[in-house]
Amino acid sequence: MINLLADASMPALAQLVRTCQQAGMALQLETFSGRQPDASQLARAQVLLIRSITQVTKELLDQAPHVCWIGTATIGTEHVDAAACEARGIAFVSTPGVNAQAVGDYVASAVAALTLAQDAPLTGPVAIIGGGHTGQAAGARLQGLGYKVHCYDPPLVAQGINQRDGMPIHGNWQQVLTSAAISCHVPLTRSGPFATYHLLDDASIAQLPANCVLINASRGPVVAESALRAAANRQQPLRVVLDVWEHEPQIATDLLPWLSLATMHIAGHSMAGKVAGTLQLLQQLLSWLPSSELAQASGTAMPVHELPDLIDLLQAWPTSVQPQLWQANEAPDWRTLASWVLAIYDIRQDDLALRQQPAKPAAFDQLRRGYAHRPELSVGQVQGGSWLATEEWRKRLKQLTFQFK
Ligand SMILES: O=C(O)[C@H](O)[C@H](O)COP(=O)(O)O
Repeated sequence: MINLLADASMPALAQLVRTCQQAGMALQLETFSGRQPDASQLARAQVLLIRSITQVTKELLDQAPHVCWIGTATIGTEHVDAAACEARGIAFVSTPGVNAQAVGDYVASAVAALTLAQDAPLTGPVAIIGGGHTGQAAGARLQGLGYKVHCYDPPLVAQGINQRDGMPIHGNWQQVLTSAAISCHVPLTRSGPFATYHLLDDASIAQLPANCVLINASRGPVVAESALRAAANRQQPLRVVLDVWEHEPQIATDLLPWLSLATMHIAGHSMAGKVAGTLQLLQQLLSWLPSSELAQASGTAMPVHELPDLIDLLQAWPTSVQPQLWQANEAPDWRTLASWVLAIYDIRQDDLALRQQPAKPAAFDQLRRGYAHRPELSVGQVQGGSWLATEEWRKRLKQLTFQFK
C-alpha cells in the first residue's frame, strides 16, 4: 500500500485516486488543510502532493523519512528545496504551464477593467516580462484585445530566440520601462545573471510613464513593495495590479487604497487550471511508479491513458464549462471586447472580496481556499456577420481563446 499525502484543495484528486484504486492499485489518500502537513502525517507519507503554499524544506523532509516522490500542482517551484530533494533521492516534479490560460485571462480581465474604468484603451505598446507559458498566454490575450505586445526575456535572447507567437523577444529593459502596460511572468530567482528578485525596484518604478499599468501575477518579490510604497508616497500616477505579495500570506494593507486592483494570488485559479494541475500530477506519478522502489507496494500498475481526461473531470463543475454566447453583427470595438472578457471573468469581484476581508494571513488563505469555480475565456462563443470571416479577426478571437462560427 502506498500512502499519498495531499493538500486538501486539489480538486478531482479523490476521483482520480478512486479510479486508480478501482483498477487494482493499492493507494491510500490522506489530506491536510492549511499550509503545512503535521508531523504524524509526514511520518506516514510516501508520496506528497502539494500546491504553492507548502514549503518543502530540509526540516520538512527530516520529518518525512519515507517520502520518495513530491509533486507540486503549480507552475512556480521556489517553495520546494529541489536540491535537498535530490540529495535524498526524492523525485520532484511540477506542472509547467498548467494554469497559464487562467493567468492570461487574469491579465486580460485586469486590462479590460482598467480601460473601461478610464473609458480609454491603452495608448501604447504592452511589455510582457518573461516569455514562458503564462507570458505567452498573457501576450496573446492582449494582442487579441488589439494591443501591440513585446516581450522582455534576456534568457531567451541568450538562446537565440527572438520571436514567439507574434511577440518580438528582446533584452532591452528601457523598452519595458517606456511601455503603456507591463505584465510580469517570471519565476522567482534570487541569484544568477537573470535573477528576478526585485526586478522592478525603486529606480525602475520611478521611471514608469504616467498612467502606466503594472501587473504582477508571477511572484510577490519580483516587484519590490518598498518601491511601490515610495511611488504611492510621491503620488506617482500609476495603475498597479497585484495578485501576488512580497510577504504572503500577509498582504501590504497600507498599499490597498493606492492599488488599482488587488487580489489574493488567484490569477491561476480557474477550475480548469486547478483540475489540470491535479491530473498532470497523477499522470506523472503513474508514469514514474513502475520504475520505482514503490512499484511492488502499489500493486497493479494502471496505464496513464486510463485516467479520465480533463473534459470529463470538469463535468463535476458545470459552471466552469458552460458556454457564454455573443451575437455581434459588426466587429467589436475595444469596449465590447473588454465587456466580453469581464462577462466571463470579472477581476473586480476578486478585488472587492479581498478589500472586504480584514487583511490577516488567515483571511487571505481562507479566501483562496473558498475561491469560486472560475471558468476560462475559452467558454466564450461569438456568432456574427462577415467580419468573423476575416483573417485578422479569426486570429484575434483565437488569441482571446473565444470560439467562433
Ligand atoms: O505557480 C502557480 O502555478 C500558481 O502561483 C498557483 O496558481 C498558485 O496557487 P496555489 O498552488 O497556491 O493554489
